[in-house]
Amino acid sequence: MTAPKTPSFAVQPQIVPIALDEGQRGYDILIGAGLLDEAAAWEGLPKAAAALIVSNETVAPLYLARLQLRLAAQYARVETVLLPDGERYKDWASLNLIFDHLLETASDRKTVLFALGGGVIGDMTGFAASVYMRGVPFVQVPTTLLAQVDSSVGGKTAINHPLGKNMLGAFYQPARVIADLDTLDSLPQRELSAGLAEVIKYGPIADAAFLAWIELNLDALLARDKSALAYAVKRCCEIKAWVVGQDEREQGLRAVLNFGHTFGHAIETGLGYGEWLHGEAVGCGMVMASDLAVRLGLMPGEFLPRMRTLIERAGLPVVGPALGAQRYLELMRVDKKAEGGAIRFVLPEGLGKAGMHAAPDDLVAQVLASHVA
Ligand SMILES: NC(=O)c1ccc[n+]([C@@H]2O[C@H](COP(=O)([O-])OP(=O)(O)OC[C@H]3O[C@@H](n4cnc5c(N)ncnc54)[C@H](O)[C@@H]3O)[C@@H](O)[C@H]2O)c1
Ligand SMILES: O=C(O)C(=O)C[C@@H](O)[C@H](O)[C@H](O)COP(=O)(O)O
Ligand SMILES: [Zn+2]
Repeated sequence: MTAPKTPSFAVQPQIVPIALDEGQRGYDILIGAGLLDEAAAWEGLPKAAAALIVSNETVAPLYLARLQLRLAAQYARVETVLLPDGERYKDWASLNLIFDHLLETASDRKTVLFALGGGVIGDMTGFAASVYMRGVPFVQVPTTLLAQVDSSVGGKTAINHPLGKNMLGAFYQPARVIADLDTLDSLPQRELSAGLAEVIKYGPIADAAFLAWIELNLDALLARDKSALAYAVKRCCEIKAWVVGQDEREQGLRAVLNFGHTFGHAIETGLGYGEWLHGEAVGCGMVMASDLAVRLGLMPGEFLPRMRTLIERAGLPVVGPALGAQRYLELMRVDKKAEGGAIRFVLPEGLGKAGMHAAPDDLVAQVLASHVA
């Protein structure tokens, strides 16, 4: 009997394809336990003489050696650059550390970058890949729940500016996403909760049944039940792939993925990045946006307590920091969805569907008064 030609996996991963330009481009999102140790998951990556792993000082001691081992089988040279850990380092200085390393090692334009870490590492590695020699391939190896369900997929890459979140970046897709669910074992509980905010997000904007599933399975997710996590990561990636496949560069539909982010990004920028985690700010932002949707008559009254209860149960804050209503409004006018100084919010329009809406400043101020310390 001849050996099968297709790679065989000891633990079957889920593969979620993402198709762009009506299938002209695309890549696979591999989701499964033990993928860092599964040679088949790493076959068929872009060919090159060298790979550069970008990670940080927290993730490297946990997972770097195993990734180096996998890549050594395919690349003659495997380099590593470690960035400082944290949202406040998602900036030019960190990005330059990547460029410095690439240039100091004379890395050519085929060099493949690997982002090993959470969304901060993923966003920066992707941005670096998009501009180094005008573009080199990169692979996402997300190790936080947030990165596995959201940031590693879809090609938004960026760094922050002191005046605005993710203000400098590019749309640039990875060649593959490899999400090893086992890496979530070492994630601090606060970070797990932050990831759950983005999981919850997908329910109201795209899938009412998924929202009900999250409500039923939240305790299992919080307890890191592997099959619950596997289902959540897969369903979120399917929804994100469906959205991004139709609107890669956010001309319309893709904005639904920004539910809760207009308020959330204002919180992050207003506090100077890092005091609140991105997922925490988005969770609280979804409470505020849910209230706004109710006040605008887009959602029934019971939607707000339903969302607040779920977000609180997930271990997320539901009361925003006291920045002052005027400061919130000022920060939200810098949001990328704003047009001509008018803030636009992504709000649910019935469960499982969302759209963009303007709102009078005094109504937004009333929402803030109800949900700010
Ligand atoms: N590009 C997108 O579409 C997109 C989507 C959502 C969020 N984001 C961005 O992602 C960022 C947030 O990502 P995040 O929540 O992953 O934060 P993060 O990248 O800061 O990671 C959270 C923390 O967990 C640590 N960590 C990572 N993996 C670990 C592991 N397996 N075990 C133990 N510790 C681990 C990190 O070192 C860090 O301290 C924000 O900058 C946000 O803007 C981007
Ligand atoms: O992929 C998207 O599109 C998203 O909006 C996902 C968000 O969760 C993510 O935080 C994203 O980085 C926000 O994008 P931005 O364009 O508002 O900076
Ligand atoms: Zn987000």
